[in-house]
Amino acid sequence: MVGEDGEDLKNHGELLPLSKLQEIGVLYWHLDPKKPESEEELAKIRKDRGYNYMDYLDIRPGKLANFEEKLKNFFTEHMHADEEIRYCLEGGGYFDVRDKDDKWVRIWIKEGGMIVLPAGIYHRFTLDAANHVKLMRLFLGEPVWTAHNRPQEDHPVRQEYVKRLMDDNAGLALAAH
Ligand SMILES: CSCCC(=O)C(=O)O
Ligand SMILES: [Fe+2]
Repeated sequence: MVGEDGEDLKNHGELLPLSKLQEIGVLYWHLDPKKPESEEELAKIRKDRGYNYMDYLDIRPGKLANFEEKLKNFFTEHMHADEEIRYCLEGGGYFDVRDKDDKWVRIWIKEGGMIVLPAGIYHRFTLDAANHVKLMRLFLGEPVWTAHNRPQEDHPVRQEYVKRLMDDNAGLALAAH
């Protein structure tokens, strides 16, 4: 994971602790698609969090229809009204999320990486040098993949997310005194 702005942050930058992700409500696990223990862990996460829906997305040139256009959309800063849950089975890619100071934080997802982005967080996605990724998509209930491009400051889900960030911040400030 690295910070800084712009597209030139591929493969370099400062490493950040996982607590940086916790702060903004991002969850991360490292599983191993080749190990049976990981199947169990995945089943537990799905059960605990109610992720009853599942499908696969193979993003690679020639395999995914309208590859270029889809990648362009994935890399346009947006949010969703629901969590975005992805488990990487092959290849890799970068999820960029906005931190509390509205700076990009880059999360490199490779085989075994599983991530939950909270509803309302601004983010974008691009492939890494492997130029392909196979992802499992999970969802609670009937899936809705609608991307709401930034700005979305009037969206109730965005407002709820921002409020939670501010409340958490206030809580931390109190704890520091
Ligand atoms: C292809 S998974 C990551 C892209 C994304 O943010 C999305 O699908 O909404
Ligand atoms: Fe998204």
